[in-house]
Amino acid sequence: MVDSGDSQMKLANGDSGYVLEDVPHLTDYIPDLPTYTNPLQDNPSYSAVKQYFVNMDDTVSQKIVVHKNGPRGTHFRRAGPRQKVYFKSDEVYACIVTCGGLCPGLNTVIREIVCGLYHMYGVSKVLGIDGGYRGFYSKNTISMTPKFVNDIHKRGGTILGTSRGGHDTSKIVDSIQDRGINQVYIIGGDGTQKGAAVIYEEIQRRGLKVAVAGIPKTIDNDIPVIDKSFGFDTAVEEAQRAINAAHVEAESTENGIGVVKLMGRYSGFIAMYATLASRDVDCCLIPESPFYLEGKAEGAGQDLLSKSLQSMDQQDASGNKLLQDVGLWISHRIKDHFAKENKMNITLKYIDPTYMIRAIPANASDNVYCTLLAHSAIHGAMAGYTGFTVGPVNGRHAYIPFNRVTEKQNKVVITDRMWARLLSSTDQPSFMSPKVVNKAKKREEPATLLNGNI
Ligand SMILES: Nc1ncnc2c1ncn2[C@@H]1O[C@H](COP(=O)(O)OP(=O)(O)OP(=O)(O)O)[C@@H](O)[C@H]1O
Ligand SMILES: O=P(O)(O)OC[C@H]1O[C@](O)(CO)[C@@H](O)[C@@H]1O
Ligand SMILES: [Mg+2]
Repeated sequence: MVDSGDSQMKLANGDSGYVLEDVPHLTDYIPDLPTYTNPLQDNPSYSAVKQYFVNMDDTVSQKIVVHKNGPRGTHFRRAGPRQKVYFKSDEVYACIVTCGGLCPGLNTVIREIVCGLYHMYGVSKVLGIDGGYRGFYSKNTISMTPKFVNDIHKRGGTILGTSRGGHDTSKIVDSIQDRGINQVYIIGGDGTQKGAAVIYEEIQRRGLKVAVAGIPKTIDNDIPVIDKSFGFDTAVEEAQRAINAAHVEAESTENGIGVVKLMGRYSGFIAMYATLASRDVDCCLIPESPFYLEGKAEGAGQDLLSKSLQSMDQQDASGNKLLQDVGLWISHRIKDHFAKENKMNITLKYIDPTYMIRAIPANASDNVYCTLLAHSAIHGAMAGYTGFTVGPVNGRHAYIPFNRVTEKQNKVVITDRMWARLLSSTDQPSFMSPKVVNKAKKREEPATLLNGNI
């Protein structure tokens, strides 16, 4: 383990600039733990699979576009079942908690953790924690069986309930320790994964044989490193219905305008993909791209709002800033513009499907994705890994250190090709200042190749 100022950094270097950013293992702080043969070996469904077990040395490259003499770069440990496990089936006492905002697929992940533990590893003791982190110390637990979770993937939301705030590390770890829980599955966004990291640290400090696995959730697709977050595709699909409605309304009247507000606290992926998919949108505004309504650039939407409305420096229970309703504001500005300055009659319909796109069940592909996430987490915990989050990196599931998914947010890069495609499809102004355009042009091609989108 390398002391990099971050207690969870576990680095290994190889040839040609190869770096493995590894995740912790229970044996890092509890030596001589016994191992057992993976029960999957005798599982009728899985035993026929050739090379079912992941090679211990398999890693997944973060960098997929490379040059002949370039460094191999960062790698993560490949997710999947190992030949040896560190828990006996009847020893496992697992729990699942969901925190933060809703997202399509939460129930699927819960279902697949319960069913995966049961069917793949013969684990029957799984507890649901009610209502997010605070449920560990303030609510009764829910006993989870495959029968209990059988149909839940067909429902939106989370059957466990969720909340913001209420993360009290000592009380949570006391509850884990007192109940004898030894596998903790934590589903949630950036805040939740930060919470999971400190739970892991406290568990390690107490020397407990407890594996902590995070499953990243964010409808905004703002978690870095992983290819995409679950529920995102479902949300983009559902957003089409709102865009279609706005389009039909706008097309059916003289001087019709449709305004749709979509989710994305600081990242505009939903709006960008929904726009590209629909092709009916004339202008897409996202937090990453400062825009102006009249005259020259004045700043991003929220800045414009703060200038015109009374400042609302309010936060939610987790400390996230409460943002103002840009959709309603822009609708008023458009109406004012045409009424006062152009004296033109317009018909504007404002559609806000914000919560409709995240309160629905996952679509088919998100359901499959959620299953893989759940299975990757289970295999990792059973193999003794801990303090990790799971997710696909360039198409391969990997175990990723918590700090890598919490240190920054994934954002739309407005100087990448995907945003250019959007600009070309809508034919809207780029809103980019000449300074940004020139800087992007001066960027050397290799950097574009390595960091850019397809
Ligand atoms: N830095 C932190 N340390 C410990 N716990 C945290 C931290 N940040 C957030 N949490 C806890 O994580 C939980 C979820 O956080 P938050 O409400 O920010 O949602 P999130 O997981 O980021 O999901 P999303 O923003 O996608 O809805 C809350 O219970 C909060 O108390
Ligand atoms: O209204 P809530 O539940 O606090 O959610 C607000 C935000 O949380 C998210 O779901 C996740 O960040 C955002 O998409 C949304 O803007
Ligand atoms: Mg968050």
